[in-house]
Amino acid sequence: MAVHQITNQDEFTRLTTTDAGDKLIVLYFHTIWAEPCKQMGEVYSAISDEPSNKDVSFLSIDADSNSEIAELFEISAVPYFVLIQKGTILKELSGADPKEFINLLDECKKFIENKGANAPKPEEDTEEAEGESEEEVFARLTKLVNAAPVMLFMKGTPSEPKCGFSRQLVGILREHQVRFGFFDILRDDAIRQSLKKFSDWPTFPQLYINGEFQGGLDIIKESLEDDTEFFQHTIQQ
Ligand SMILES: N[C@@H](CCC(=O)N[C@@H](CS)C(=O)NCC(=O)O)C(=O)O
Ligand code: FES
Repeated sequence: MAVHQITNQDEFTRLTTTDAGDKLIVLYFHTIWAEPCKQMGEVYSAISDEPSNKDVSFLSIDADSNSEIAELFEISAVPYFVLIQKGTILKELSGADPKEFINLLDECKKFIENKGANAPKPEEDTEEAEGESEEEVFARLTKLVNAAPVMLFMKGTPSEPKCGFSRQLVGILREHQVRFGFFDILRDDAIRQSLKKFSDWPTFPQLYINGEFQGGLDIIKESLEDDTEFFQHTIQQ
């Protein structure tokens, strides 16, 4: 089954309710500016064409032009996958790891086939485990800061920043035509607090390039004053 590109909320509602039946539905949230989304989009399309996935409905949603839908699912980073059935979220996955996505898809297919008998329960491990050690959180952060060559940790989303400092840095990145992934730290307090330690920086926004912390808004502004091609030079390194 091919990927269905969602163009508006009414179409989305129809495909996920009246037309959905008992089908497993995959929502793939992406943006045109996030580099990891490009590759993942191709993988997603190939997966959707596999005969074993003929009963699965694959939807593709541009999180920027469908901000109401993205809000509904509290999408705080792209690429992001939500697997739903009969109006229930079974699993969610953040990031562009095809293997992880395929595993999750298989788990959900099994869950539906077995009607839940031996399969993981919906939402089983989407919440962070309690008592996660600092080492585990830092391992998660290492992955997260490397989720895209340029990663912005901000308050809100690029289309709806929730603070002027974050808004300014989004503006600067766009002005310099830098493609970036983002993470909305307001959605995850554990990440918000531990990233301060991880980066040894007390505030947001925080910008990472190639997995290395570059600074907050003022530092990035200064870096651009020193070198107008700061982004090009740092990304290429
Ligand atoms: N001058 C700072 C401005 C950023 C800032 O002061 N951020 C504050 C308010 S948005 C912050 O993140 N505080 C910690 C928090 O909210 O967790 C910069 O250059 O980035
Ligand atoms: S949220 Fe208050 S200054 Fe950023």
